Amino acid sequence: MPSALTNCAFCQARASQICAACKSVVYCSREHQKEHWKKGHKRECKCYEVASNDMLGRHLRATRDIKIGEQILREAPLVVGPKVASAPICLGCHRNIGAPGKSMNYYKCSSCTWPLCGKECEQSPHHRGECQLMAQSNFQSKINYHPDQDQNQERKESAYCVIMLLRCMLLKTSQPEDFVRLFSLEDHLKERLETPLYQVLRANLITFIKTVLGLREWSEMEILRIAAILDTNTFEVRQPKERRKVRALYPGAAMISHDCVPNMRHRFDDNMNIIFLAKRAISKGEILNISYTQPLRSTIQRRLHLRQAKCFDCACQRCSDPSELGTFAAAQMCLKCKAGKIIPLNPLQNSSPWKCQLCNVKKSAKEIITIDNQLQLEIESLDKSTPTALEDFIYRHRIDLHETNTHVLQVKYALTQLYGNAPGFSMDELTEDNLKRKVQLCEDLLKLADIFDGGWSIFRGNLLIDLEEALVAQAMRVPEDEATECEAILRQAAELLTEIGNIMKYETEMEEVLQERQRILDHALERFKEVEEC
Ligand SMILES: C[S@@+](CC[C@H](N)C(=O)[O-])C[C@H]1O[C@@H](n2cnc3c(N)ncnc32)[C@H](O)[C@@H]1O
Repeated sequence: MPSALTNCAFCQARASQICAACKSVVYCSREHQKEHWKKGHKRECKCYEVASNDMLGRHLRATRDIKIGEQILREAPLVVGPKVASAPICLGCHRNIGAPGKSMNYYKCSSCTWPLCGKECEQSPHHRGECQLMAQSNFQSKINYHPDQDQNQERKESAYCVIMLLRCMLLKTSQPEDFVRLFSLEDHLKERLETPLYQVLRANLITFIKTVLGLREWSEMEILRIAAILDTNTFEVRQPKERRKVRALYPGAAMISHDCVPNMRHRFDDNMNIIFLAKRAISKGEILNISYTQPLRSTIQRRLHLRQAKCFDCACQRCSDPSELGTFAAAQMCLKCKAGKIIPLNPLQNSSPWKCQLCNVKKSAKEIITIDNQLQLEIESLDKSTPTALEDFIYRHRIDLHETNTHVLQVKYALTQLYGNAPGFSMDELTEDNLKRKVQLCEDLLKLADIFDGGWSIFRGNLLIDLEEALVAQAMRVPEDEATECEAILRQAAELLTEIGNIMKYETEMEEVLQERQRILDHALERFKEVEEC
């Protein structure tokens, strides 16, 4: 037995009482367990273990009951780097070099010529290893960025695909234990090799790494395996304020499985540490999961995305239910009986026929996917600068799409963002009807969020902020002689703000927004008191 499991973690005396939560430390007494908890075990004590089963492979499972909002796992990235195709970014600090509105700090590394934002980033530990490799082989980066001429700030460069791969390969000598951990992650290489992307990688990347950079000791399959590990396990890190959009590998977090109705959410702190929170109370023994996809996509769309990106067929409760947990999010209305919804006979089989619940109308999965794709294109082409075209979409499809179809939901979500924010539709400018519409849309979407992304999810939090804002605006418009109605609305808004505060507790960038919402609510409450006293 390792000494950690024979000696008290607080006083080192022989001990036998194991920490029931993490099972990784023992104590000689209850008192020393309490002292150790205060001294720091509280932060280290894991409330999960790595388990494995045939369907999910390795995954994390709760070893004790976990409270809503509890921080479950925090991990520093092992490797950070550009996405496979990335806008020009600095290889030292990973900031976007050409972000609009910022002074352009475009600089070419004096050793390897890859873009950086300044001389100081030449010394970044992220960049040093690859820089040496490129410089030794006299490779010159072809990425040329002209901030004054380059209008397309989001221009993607595929040359970046090699960087993250090299950073992983360099770990083999610089951090061999971490490399072993990385190389033990899931890859799905066999399936990925069949895809056009991997055929291109095979043709271009391997020659570059082995011939141009001279890393001949690596086999083709080892290099492709790392690419496949990255595709299966990295997280996208978005830090808009820092102008960063990169990918990062966290070997611990890479054990977390997917569910279309997940019980955790994640965020990143300023140092790109990943932090997982319980979105709802989780019972001991439950599998810990996040969503690798979008809640407002239908089952077919989510499952196709998961198959292509992560090489598995999701069979979670939402995917297995033809009605998607009673929401009928993927269903289309039957135009023959005009009452039934057309749903898949077997949602876990992508080619399964679809059938009306009430009559004998049938459609093939291919027809359903074609209609889905057409609707998606239609939504993409809509003018989203004002609500008009989006409202028109909902009106035009009121017969063929029911109100909780995912396409309608996407449009409704876009509308909640326009009412109250778009030019000509600011909160003060909204008509009574538009304000009511905003409240209605938020309430409709919240009902769905409760099913697909419930508890303390960011999606719910954002919708609650929109609803609270609209309610306060409504309360401010209530005539002074209807104080009771005003009070009821403000009380509801205050309750929402408390819940929003809980959900957004760790989202530091939301602090100012929430303070402002509290200030406006307090002002509205004061107005209400004054009216009441009159
Ligand atoms: C980030 S890894 C998770 C750890 C992985 N299970 C392992 O054993 O290394 C993602 C992979 O886990 C598996 N996986 C995750 N969630 C799953 C799910 N809901 N159903 C089936 N497989 C899943 C898939 O193979 C997926 O490509």
